[in-house]
Amino acid sequence: MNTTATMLAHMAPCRDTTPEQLAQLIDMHLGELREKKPNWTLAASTVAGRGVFATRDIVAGELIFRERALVVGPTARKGQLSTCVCCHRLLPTQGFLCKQRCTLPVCAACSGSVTHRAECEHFRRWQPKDADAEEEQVNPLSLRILTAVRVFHLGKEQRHLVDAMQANAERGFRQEIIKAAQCFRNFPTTDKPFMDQLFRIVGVLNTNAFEAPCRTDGRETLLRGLFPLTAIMNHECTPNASHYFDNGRLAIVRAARDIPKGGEITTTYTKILWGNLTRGIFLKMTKHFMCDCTRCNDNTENGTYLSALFCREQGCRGLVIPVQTRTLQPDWRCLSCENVFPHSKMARYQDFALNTINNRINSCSVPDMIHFINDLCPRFCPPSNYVLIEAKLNVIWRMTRFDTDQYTTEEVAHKDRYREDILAILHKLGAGECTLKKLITEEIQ
Ligand SMILES: C[S@@+](CC[C@H](N)C(=O)[O-])C[C@H]1O[C@@H](n2cnc3c(N)ncnc32)[C@H](O)[C@@H]1O
Repeated sequence: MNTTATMLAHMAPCRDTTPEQLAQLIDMHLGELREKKPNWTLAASTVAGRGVFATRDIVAGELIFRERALVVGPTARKGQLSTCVCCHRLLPTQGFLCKQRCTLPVCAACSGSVTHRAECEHFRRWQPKDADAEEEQVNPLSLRILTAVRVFHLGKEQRHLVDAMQANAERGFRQEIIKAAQCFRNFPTTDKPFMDQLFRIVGVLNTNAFEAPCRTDGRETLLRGLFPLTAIMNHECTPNASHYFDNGRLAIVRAARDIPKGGEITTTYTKILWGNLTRGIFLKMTKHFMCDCTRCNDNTENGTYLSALFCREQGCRGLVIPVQTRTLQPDWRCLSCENVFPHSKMARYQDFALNTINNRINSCSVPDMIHFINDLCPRFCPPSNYVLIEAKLNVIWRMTRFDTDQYTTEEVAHKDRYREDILAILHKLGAGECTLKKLITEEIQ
């Protein structure tokens, strides 16, 4: 059997897997992390496909499950390219590519590891074009395909589990593969069974994988991880469960609110503080569905007005909010003067606020950021708008997680006030013991 045929041999097509079959594969995957009497089960969901359900009443804060990643790889994001593909440590600026010329960034300690040897051989067989380049450079397009390549090296049951997961069909995924293939001289593009399987794996990864933060040597890297059970949870914009990751490789899921026996356990695929439209666009573009949860159907967003902008009518500083829900191009109406504005106009205004605030986040020191939030932002952005809330969050992160600078009592007081503002919003949303609350109260790191 040739190598591609060997790789495909275990890829039994079990796409119409029942929840029972899926549960068996998940049990094997969980191994010793599976509780003797789990408080969850898998079943068909009225929301979408299969979902995770409570087998008994679960109280807020209670552990639901923990699971290890089935496969992890690099996100191949800009700024994280020269990180070892195995241990994720930052690599030296020179001599960081594999000495075997597979073109993957790997540290000396990991270069001989079982994981790397398999993928190194795979890449070399495909003959990376960059192998002859004079300058050492990581190619994000070929690096991105690495997680999919690692799926081919999983065991039989693990590969069945990948095959049992949902894969949204999207043209963009094929583009991802075509672009990666162009980085090699000998990519098996004419091998249809292999290409079909690769397309499906990339679909599974894009539909289900998480970006899980991992801290190594005091530096945070995002890993691309497939956590199958965590991924089976369907989405709700203010979910009843929260997930977080322990060093990129372990997902921990806890109840954010009380969940009654039989209730579907949900998580969020977006940031919880994003406004309705931002979440809607993200879910449509990346997960290919329109959410129909209670929050999405309320244009005040539980009275948080996270999407609100200032009225564009002269002399009026009222709040303008989208009129219709469940559309990505709503009309907007001012709550004070009742004028209606087309979405195109308000979208430009929202983009302006987003870009202005993001530029500051990327270029300002913490004290400058505090001045910007307190004194300049209120001139063009309502205090309830999610972009301004995200700026406050950024100050909290920088002051508590990444920065060793000393701050004045006044700056610390601003940070504490921002934290209170965000906790009040989470409370209005009914987010319960969500991950963001635990992060900003430093209950989890
Ligand atoms: C990671 S999968 C979730 C598990 C999936 N239900 C299954 O059977 O494997 C993500 C996909 O589930 C569907 N989905 C999840 N939450 C949804 C929701 N609230 N409304 C509609 N579709 C949803 C979408 O098709 C989305 O792309």
